[in-house]
Amino acid sequence: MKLKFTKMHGAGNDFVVIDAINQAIDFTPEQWRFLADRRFGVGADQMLVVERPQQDDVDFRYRIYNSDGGEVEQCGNGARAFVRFVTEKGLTDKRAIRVETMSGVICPRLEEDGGITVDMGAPILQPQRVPFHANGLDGRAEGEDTLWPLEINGRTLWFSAVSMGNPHAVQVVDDVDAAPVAADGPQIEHHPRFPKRVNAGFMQIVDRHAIRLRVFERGAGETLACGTGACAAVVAGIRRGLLDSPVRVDTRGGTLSIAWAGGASPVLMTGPAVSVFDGEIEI
Ligand SMILES: N[C@H](CCC[C@H](N)C(=O)O)C(=O)O
Repeated sequence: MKLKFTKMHGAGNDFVVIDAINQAIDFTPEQWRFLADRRFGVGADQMLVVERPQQDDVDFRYRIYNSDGGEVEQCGNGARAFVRFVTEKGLTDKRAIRVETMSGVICPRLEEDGGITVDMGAPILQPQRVPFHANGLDGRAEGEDTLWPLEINGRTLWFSAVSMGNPHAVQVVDDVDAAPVAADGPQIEHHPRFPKRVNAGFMQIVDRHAIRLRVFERGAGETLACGTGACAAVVAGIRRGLLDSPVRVDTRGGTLSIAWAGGASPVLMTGPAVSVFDGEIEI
């Protein structure tokens, strides 16, 4: 088939976005990997698929596939790109949109200034729901958080386990530029205590309202930005008593703003979303 797509990014986390309302698609993991391939295909960290909803009280369903071909529960930067896409393509004239994802309903909003804020829902903090198997580990309490020790490349590293619908393991490092993201990222992603693998966050505290963040993403490797990773890092930092909401998150691809009032309140993420070009590809 000749597939129409839009290439987009949110702070450098890049996407192939597909209107599956006006195109019938049903791709295999190999076809998703082809679309994500930066040499043989289009190239992207994730593919985002826009569908009509299955639930009554939502406007759209949106599905996310990592560049390794696997479908996942949530994508923060993707949620903003989704809003830009459905607005620019005339698929809605709403500015506040309810979107069904594999991990629940999120509520992105197109602001008057063209920025996009997404209610990402409340973080999930019980280890077994991240999911993370903490059994037999001696966690270390810090503020409201519990840090868990994992052996990574012969070193004991201490992580916060947070889910934003997708799993995150967040550690504080002194300098993100010096952090061993390429060496430690795959070991963390595939650690057996994360039965669904995990996104590995490396967070540097700049001050109580600012961090620098790198994320080695599950199923994609290091990306220039990770929206759910930014949410998870800020939640972990606030719970550890290191940060106060709102927090500016500087990533290698741009800046996100994350706000969270604690507890069961939702995490609010604001940031950019850019359409780069429309294209077609034979698949
Ligand atoms: N790699 C993630 C999905 C994409 C999340 C990220 N691109 C974001 O902006 O949240 C996972 O496997 O859970």
